[in-house]
Amino acid sequence: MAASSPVSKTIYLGPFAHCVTLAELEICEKGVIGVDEQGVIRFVEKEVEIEDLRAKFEGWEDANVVEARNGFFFPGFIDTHTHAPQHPNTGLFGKTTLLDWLDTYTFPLESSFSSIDKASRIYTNFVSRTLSHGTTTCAYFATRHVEATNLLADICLARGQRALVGRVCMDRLSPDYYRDESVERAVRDSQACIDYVRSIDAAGSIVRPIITPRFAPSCTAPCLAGLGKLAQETDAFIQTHVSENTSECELVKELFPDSASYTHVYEEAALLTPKTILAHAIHLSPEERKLIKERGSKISHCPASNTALTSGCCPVRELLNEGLTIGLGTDVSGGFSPSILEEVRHAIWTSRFVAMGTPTASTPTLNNAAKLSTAEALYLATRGGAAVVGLEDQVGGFEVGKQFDAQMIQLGSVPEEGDREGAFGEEGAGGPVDLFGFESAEEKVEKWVYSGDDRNCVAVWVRGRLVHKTARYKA
Ligand SMILES: Nc1nc2[nH]cnc2c(=O)[nH]1
Ligand SMILES: [Zn+2]
Repeated sequence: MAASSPVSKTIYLGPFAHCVTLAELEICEKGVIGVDEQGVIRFVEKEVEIEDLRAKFEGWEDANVVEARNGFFFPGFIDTHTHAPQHPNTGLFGKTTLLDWLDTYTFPLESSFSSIDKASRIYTNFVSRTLSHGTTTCAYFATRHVEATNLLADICLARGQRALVGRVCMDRLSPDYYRDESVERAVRDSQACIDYVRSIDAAGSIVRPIITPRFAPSCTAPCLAGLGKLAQETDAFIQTHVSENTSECELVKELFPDSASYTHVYEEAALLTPKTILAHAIHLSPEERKLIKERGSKISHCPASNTALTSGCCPVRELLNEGLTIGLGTDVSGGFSPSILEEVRHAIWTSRFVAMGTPTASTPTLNNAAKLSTAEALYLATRGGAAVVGLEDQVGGFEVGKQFDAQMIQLGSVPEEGDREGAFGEEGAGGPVDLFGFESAEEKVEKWVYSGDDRNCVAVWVRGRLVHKTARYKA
């Protein structure tokens, strides 16, 4: 499905759900959302009959109508951190932890992206895969290779998926077959990718470049400083990892003995900016979190990866209470799924591990305050993520003036007792979600969150443009 498919005035009819504040999920059972040819939401009506609507909004008589049946519209998901080249290793991590996982699984695979054919095959597949899970915006780590990184940007633009695309920089502690031979090379190749991405989308309306020092252990101080300077010169976004694994934190102490903390290493390189995305942020001190907040830098919470690599449980409730801006990241292939819906579940599970694992004097058995609600985790997946990637004014919810980045969720229904054979309902229309007819609108959303997957995502739009659909999508 090319993004070139034209956008025409469309009315999206049917239930919709979106997060309005961190804890508040709004569900409208009879929604009508009007989207114009630029993909901008022009009206959002609730409890309105379409006939009344046509009278109310002239000029929409000939608009397309797309109806959500047996389901609802939901804002597109925002993946604030993932590694596109690592997708072939999705699910392959064994019992490794970060540093040995990098050497065993990651560097060998990433170094093979010198082959543009291999890059084309994997990137085409992964962009399709993330879109099929409802991911309308994605912050991608690519590899060191300029040509392959530029190709990833081409693919995202052609498919119409909003993306931040980053050429990975690393000038030490990585295999010599996969390392920048100098700081100048790291900066020059990053500049080349920034220039290329801006040449194919000058306004940055779909794809934007992002400066990507892998993480402090694999970048010398001059390399970090060079990239910090590049960020100032180009005003580009920045993404990296911070405080993911305790051995990594120890290593950073050894490599940067004069820095007050892991976070200060990035501060000293002028890499902590309002456009900086820091992935993981598990083992930060309160001082580090305060510094990140002061710089306006953002956090990508990657719970599935953190559990898979036994990196730790990020205390998200504390970070939220301290006012940090947080989105979710699949962090493939540390994370074992390209699905942000899966990440929503893992964010909720991790918050429960934190709740169960940190008894306090007043709550000897359960620190309930640590638990994220379904609505809060969905907020991180949409509005939180939008703020992390600098799109909080454009996407993340259904409001007039925002752009229509959305997914149509379809849920089946288990047939009445008469039809036992069709136990899963109309050819399994609901994928793995079983509705029995008693569920309220809220309960349908909850069942989608805890049982749903990409089979429930039947269509995806970016800026009003249909960028993904399944055979179940009946326009
Ligand atoms: N999870 C994860 N952490 C990292 N830290 C540095 N590189 C990586 C990576 O590729 N994945
Ligand atoms: Zn990562």
